[in-house]
Amino acid sequence: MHIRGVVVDVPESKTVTTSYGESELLEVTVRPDRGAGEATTVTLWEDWTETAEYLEPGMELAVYDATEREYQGETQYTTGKETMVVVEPDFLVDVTDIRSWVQCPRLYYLNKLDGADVSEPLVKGTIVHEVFGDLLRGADLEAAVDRRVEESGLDLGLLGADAGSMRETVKQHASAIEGWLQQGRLTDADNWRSEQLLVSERYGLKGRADAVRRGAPVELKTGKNTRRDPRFHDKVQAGCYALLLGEQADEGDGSVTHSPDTGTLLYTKNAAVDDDEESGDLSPAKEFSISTGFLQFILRARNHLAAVEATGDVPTGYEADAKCEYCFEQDTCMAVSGRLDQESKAGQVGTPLPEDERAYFERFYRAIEEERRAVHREYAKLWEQSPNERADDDRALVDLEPTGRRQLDDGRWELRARGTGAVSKIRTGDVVLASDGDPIGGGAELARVERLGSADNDEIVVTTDEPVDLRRLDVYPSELSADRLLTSLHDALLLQPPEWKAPLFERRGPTFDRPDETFVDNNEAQNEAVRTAVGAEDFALVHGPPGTGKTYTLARIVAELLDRDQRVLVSAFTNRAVDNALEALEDEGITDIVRYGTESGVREDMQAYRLDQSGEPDDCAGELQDASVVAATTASCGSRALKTQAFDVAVVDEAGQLTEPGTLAAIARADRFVLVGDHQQLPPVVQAESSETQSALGSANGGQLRADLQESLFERLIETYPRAGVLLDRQYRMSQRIQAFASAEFYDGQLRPATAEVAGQSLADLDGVAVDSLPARLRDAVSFIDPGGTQVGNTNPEEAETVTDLVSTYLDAGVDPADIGVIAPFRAHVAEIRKKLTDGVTVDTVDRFQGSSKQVIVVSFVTTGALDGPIFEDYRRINVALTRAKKALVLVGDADSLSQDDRYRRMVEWAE
Ligand SMILES: Nc1ncnc2c1ncn2[C@@H]1O[C@H](COP(=O)(O)OP(=O)(O)OP(=O)(O)O)[C@@H](O)[C@H]1O
Repeated sequence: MHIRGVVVDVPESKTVTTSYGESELLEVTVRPDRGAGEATTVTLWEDWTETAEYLEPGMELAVYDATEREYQGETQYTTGKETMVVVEPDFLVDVTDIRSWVQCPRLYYLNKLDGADVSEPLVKGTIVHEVFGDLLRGADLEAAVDRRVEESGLDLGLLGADAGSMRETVKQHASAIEGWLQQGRLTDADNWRSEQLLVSERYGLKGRADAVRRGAPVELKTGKNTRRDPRFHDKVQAGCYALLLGEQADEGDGSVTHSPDTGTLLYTKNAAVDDDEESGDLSPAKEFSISTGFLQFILRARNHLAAVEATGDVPTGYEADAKCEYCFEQDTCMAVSGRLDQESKAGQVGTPLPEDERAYFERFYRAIEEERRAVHREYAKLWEQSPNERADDDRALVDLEPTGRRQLDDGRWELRARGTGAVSKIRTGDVVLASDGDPIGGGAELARVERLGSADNDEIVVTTDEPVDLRRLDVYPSELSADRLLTSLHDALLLQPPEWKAPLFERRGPTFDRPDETFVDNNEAQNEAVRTAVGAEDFALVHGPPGTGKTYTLARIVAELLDRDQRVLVSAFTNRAVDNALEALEDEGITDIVRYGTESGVREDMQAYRLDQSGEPDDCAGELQDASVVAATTASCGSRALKTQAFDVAVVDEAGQLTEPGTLAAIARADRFVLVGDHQQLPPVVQAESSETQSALGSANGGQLRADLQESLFERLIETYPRAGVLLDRQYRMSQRIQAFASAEFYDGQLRPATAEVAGQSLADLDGVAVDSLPARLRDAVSFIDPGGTQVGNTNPEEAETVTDLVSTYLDAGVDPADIGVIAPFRAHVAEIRKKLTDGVTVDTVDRFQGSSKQVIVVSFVTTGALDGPIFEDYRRINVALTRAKKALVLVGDADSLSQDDRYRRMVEWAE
């Protein structure tokens, strides 16, 4: 019997005398159905009473395989021998986190804060793991080692390590693996598979097992262990995978008995130990048996961790029996607790940060953790939503039909399937979950999207480690971004000197020493922006409304900084924005650039600048270290490699779209910074939803946490220090008529066309366009059309029809398809319009249109009735939608609905 509910009451545990002697018990009251059901009692016995130390009302509790009994008319539950108790099952704890938690809860916390630096053991460990996977897939040892060491060129170079000796070391480790594999164990019956991604709905766990043999976990460790038994925390890790594998093997009775009862640890360094010098058990493989009691112990550790995360408490180290004197993180631990004034078993050193900085740290720490919870909720949707609901939510491509597969030279697999033409959030280059239709219970693999179906070729191609029947692709919720944000917060607050932080914490204003030079001679505001940026001793802010030459100004700034021998980091939230900035740098004649990013992330014409991370270590590292301009997304700025780099100035584009910690990722790498952006356009994307969907405990200030992330650092600084900002007030994009509304509503009437040509442009200026052939209402630069349709779900068929007719009218008049763009609020509506249109016309949501422009833009509002679509959530979306057109803008929507809101009423009046 299983029960799950919200905890209402947690009394003290008590001791009772039973026929077996004295026992401890804890009677917890829970309400099933997420708190809506009748209160009932769950009695936890013996070791499970430990739960009382961290369980709090409001948390969720799930109890599997409990005994059910009737007591005075009430159904009660008690734990039995095989019962598993889970606290906060929706919080998906990572297996490696449980491993460090068991070593020391504070180690877990510190790992979260400062991420992993490039270090020899880490790089070696990664390579050996990759080679292990290769060997399991049947690769040749020498070839696999050579290839994997080559691929780690950059990391090795940054360490100053030599490829030859790394190859030798890895070969020793790999021979241990191969030797073990060859001991007659690699038979078909072994049923091996490498790297398996496992997610548990039942236990709130996730992780990637190094390998699975006959359904049991095999973990690889690159250290040595000359004892007969595996290390305790290594067993814990393998035990976690046993729990996960048990759930996968289970056909639905929810019992822990399906978990494998053995695990194997492979200590590959044992093979390199000289047996003349060391005694003990030098065999690399150590098997151990996994009892139900051990799995229950693991789950209690997991529960403790999840509970601490739910309350937002910081671990002290006292939660487990950590021994600080042997810990290699002791110094870091004491320094962090000293600076943040945290309780720590190891003690504190140093002076605490000023109170406001500590408060800031805590506020954003919590906000980032709330983002992590939002990622966990995305995972939960993998099992809570049906395939069609996932597809409707744009989070999955379903009903794919497998068309073929082949093994690639490196042992990985290429899988192909025919798509249905549906659209989703999935893009080429993304890492997704490929499955046979059931990403949790069925066969699933992490896959990389190589090609997505298009109008003329609907074949989808992905690559994976192991083959799977390709019937469904799901967006893979990744915690990487939350991890990177925490690291940025740590790096900026704990590693930067007080002077650097002073203006950020409003202890003093930023200072400037503006050069008395002219940098741009035809645009006063741009010139002022370059002077301010070049003369900034702390930071400068360039506020650029649509089309005002933000990117051009950014490039001028970088050029002048380079002239002053400054090393510059160029960054932005998206790869697209980074590549746009690079294009502008090229126009300024700057080519000494290193673009840091993945092959699929970087635009085709910028590949030449891309840093090849594989190759001779010194060459790879030298290329990065010698570059005077390094360009990367803000997420990559927190990567291991870029964390080793220091810059004079960080220049960040589209800074209005970055959360505060997201901006810190780039600026923490530099002495000074320049933010370029527009806080009247799209705000940062925050995943955490409004308070009602947040965890019971986090919800009290959930809305505030979301608001903290939604205000960009750019916006906060420009409001605090208006004089550090320069408004670019002349725009080079829109005709006078088109820009009027945005200027009045969003820029205080300050926006002006840069030249008379810009102001007076019209469709007649385009070659081959016969304006006379357009109907009268489309001859004006701005028009409004009410098609009189009705919204059905997330689309409006009549409106879609009107939009396609409009596009045809422009095409018939001679407008090039590439010059036309259609903006719609919902992906379903976008898909509906795309189906009807010829290729070449861009149809997309507002968010994807930010930063681009077209000669003709049609905006379709879809809504009839209440104004509750995403486009109406924030006026800034409308600002973006209305400022993409250069020569003609057509608004299509229901005038009555739009007029419910004053601002949209003014918009309709302006357009009509
Ligand atoms: N000082 C200038 N003199 C001449 N042309 C300019 C100047 N500044 C910008 N431009 C031109 O104006 C156009 C818009 O510039 P840019 O792409 O830099 O704008 P943006 O503000 O980055 O646009 P968005 O709002 O889309 O981000 C470009 O074609 C650019 O070459």
